[in-house]
Amino acid sequence: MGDERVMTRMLLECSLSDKLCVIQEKQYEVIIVPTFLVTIFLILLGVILWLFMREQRTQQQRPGPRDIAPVPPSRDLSWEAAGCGGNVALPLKETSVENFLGATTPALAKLEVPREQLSEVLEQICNGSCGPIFRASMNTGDPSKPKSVILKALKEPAGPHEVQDFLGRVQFHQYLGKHNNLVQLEGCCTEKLPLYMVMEDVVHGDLLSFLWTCRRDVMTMDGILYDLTEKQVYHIGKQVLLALEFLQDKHLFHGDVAARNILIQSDLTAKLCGLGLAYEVYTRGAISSQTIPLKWLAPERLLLRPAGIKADVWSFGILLYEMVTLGAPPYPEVPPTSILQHLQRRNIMKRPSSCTHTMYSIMKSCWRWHEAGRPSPRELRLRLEAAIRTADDKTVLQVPELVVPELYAAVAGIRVESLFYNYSIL
Ligand SMILES: Nc1ncnc2c1ncn2[C@@H]1O[C@H](COP(=O)(O)OP(=O)(O)OP(=O)(O)O)[C@@H](O)[C@H]1O
Repeated sequence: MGDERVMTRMLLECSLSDKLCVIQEKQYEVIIVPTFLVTIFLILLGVILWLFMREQRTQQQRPGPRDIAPVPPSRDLSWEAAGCGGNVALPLKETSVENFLGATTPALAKLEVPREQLSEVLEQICNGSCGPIFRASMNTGDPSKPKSVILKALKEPAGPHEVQDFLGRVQFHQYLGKHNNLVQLEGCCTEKLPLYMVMEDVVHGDLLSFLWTCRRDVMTMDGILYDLTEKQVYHIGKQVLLALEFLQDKHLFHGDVAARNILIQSDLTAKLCGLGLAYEVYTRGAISSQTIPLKWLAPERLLLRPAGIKADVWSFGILLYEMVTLGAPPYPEVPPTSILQHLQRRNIMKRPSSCTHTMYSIMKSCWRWHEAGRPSPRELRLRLEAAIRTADDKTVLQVPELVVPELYAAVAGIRVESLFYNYSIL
């Protein structure tokens, strides 16, 4: 009806042979609408091109992939986590913990340890970042051979975000797989609360406590020899580097290499633990939290710049210092908050009297300001392997002063509660 009326008006006002008049009458449909559509299209195209070029430019400005740990391409996690209790993106409909556990545990079924296999008595050894850490006994099927395990629990009450993050951590261990120098996941209890990560028990605890104990006049205790030689320092260091190489192969880095994060067995097998930041690198491609003691951090970390495995290499140099001084706090004369200014003036630690020139030159290579100048974990390991051949295997490292943990914590810039020392038992 409407079209007919327009047509009639056209015929009245224009003769049929007057094409210009007809076009003028239909200018709304013929000229204005298409022009309007074309303009919108061009604007949209312009915006898309601008966004694309802006993205290209920011990518070019980012440091090269050698410096940043890229997000691994294949991962089983379907979420992002921000540490226990942090903000987590929840792309899930199920938000009640029970529903959530029901939906996710099939992925972890292979790892599930029946709770009946665990002893009822749990001995709490410390508080970890997600909750209490216990020692327990696990039934292996042979009653005469119960196995000691470590249970890392998720603290309660826990909301869906914390649960999700915790399960992410379990899957991260699963993704890492086995390595002799990384603390090993044995299984998990995740079908209901409380949630546990079941870890192998590295009975002798952390390296820092071990080093402090070596200062005492104890020869052996619980089958472990509390004597350390230069050769053994290299031996432990080499194992830590093997663990770092393993992480690097997976495009990860540890983020908190320090004696307090290395577990030690009686045969001096070293196992890197404290993988919370490596998990952050895995989920986000970078470390976002900065709660790590400053004195172990490379300049790029202190400057909040993107960091990678070479930042671990810096911390490895501090670890060598820790070992050769039997657990002295780094930069004892520098307040923890002044460490960046100290390094910016191109200061590094002096050679400790117990440290050979060979070992000090390895340390110095770790403390080069620019990441590119530092060796890779593999290059470092080769240097350590060469040094082991001529290292002193007789002289026992000795430091007469005993450590007062509270004093140590203040000088090292660490919260004393975060030191999980087995040291006071002596
Ligand atoms: N498998 C283990 N065997 C023996 N002791 C352990 C084990 N795992 C952890 N511990 C003890 O618990 C302390 C804290 O461990 P860890 O740093 O792994 O926990 P965390 O605080 O939860 O760290 P992260 O969040 O970085 O994983 C260690 O220093 C050690 O004393």
